[in-house]
Amino acid sequence: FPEAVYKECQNTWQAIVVDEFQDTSAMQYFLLKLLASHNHITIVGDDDQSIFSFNGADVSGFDSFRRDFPNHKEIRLNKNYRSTRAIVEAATALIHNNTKRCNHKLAETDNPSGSKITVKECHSEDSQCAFVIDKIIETTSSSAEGRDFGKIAVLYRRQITGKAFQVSFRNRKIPFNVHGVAFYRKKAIKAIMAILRTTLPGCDDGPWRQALKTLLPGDKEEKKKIIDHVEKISLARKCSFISAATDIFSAKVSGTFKRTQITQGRKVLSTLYSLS
Ligand SMILES: Nc1ncnc2c1ncn2[C@@H]1O[C@H](COP(=O)(O)OP(=O)(O)OP(=O)(O)O)[C@@H](O)[C@H]1O
Repeated sequence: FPEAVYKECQNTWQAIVVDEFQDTSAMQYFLLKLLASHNHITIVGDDDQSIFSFNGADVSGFDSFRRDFPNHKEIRLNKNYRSTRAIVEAATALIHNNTKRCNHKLAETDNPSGSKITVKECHSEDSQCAFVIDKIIETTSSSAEGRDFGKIAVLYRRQITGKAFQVSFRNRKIPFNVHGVAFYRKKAIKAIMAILRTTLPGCDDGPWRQALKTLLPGDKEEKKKIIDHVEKISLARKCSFISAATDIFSAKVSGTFKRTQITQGRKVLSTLYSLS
């Protein structure tokens, strides 16, 4: 850190709180240690909940923290208020098998036992969907207005599983809402997919249009103007979007666009061509 940057950071972040500390990578911890050299730092975390090791998260960070901030005060939150006793006990038994742990903890709860947990092994995505949907139908009480599905939630890890559920729910006429942005609907992912599609032979106009829209600099309005113009030319000349764009951006001077826009367009096209 240059001294000025360091000072500014110290002034900006006079106290630091890190939640889910177990997901901190060695690099992030290194930065944190610098930023928290004023010792005004609180970390909250649980080494048993580390799920980002694929991303470099390193649970040994707790040991490093204890070593690097020797005046820290440790407060253990052993009581679980969130889950039923059945869930807390099953999770504790399972977690006991973890090998990389700072220490063994005792989780306790005053909550009632609640329903037993069912573990069901399914051999395919389809049989998993069928099982869950049968369970939903069995569990929801039917009334004159129909079934009450509002209290059921399905949690899944992979988007592909979510897709299978959506198809099955539609087939079985079960109303549903999906929370969280679906991976393939994220703006950045859509843009990356479009750019990759332009590298495929015979790619049609859609991905080229989207790739250009993503990579061109400028605000929404400016981009729209350019895309609309390229589209107009491609329609008039009955050629593809990309050949119209190539033609427009290879001109030295344009009656429609500023010189900088032409240069930028040419740069974007050359990037896309270099990919394919
Ligand atoms: N002292 C308390 N009394 C009653 N309920 C509590 C208490 N503390 C937390 N809860 C409830 O327990 C649930 C979990 O709390 P919270 O999200 O703060 O836990 P957490 O340890 O941060 O969870 P995570 O492990 O997901 O980070 C919440 O529904 C909260 O309202």
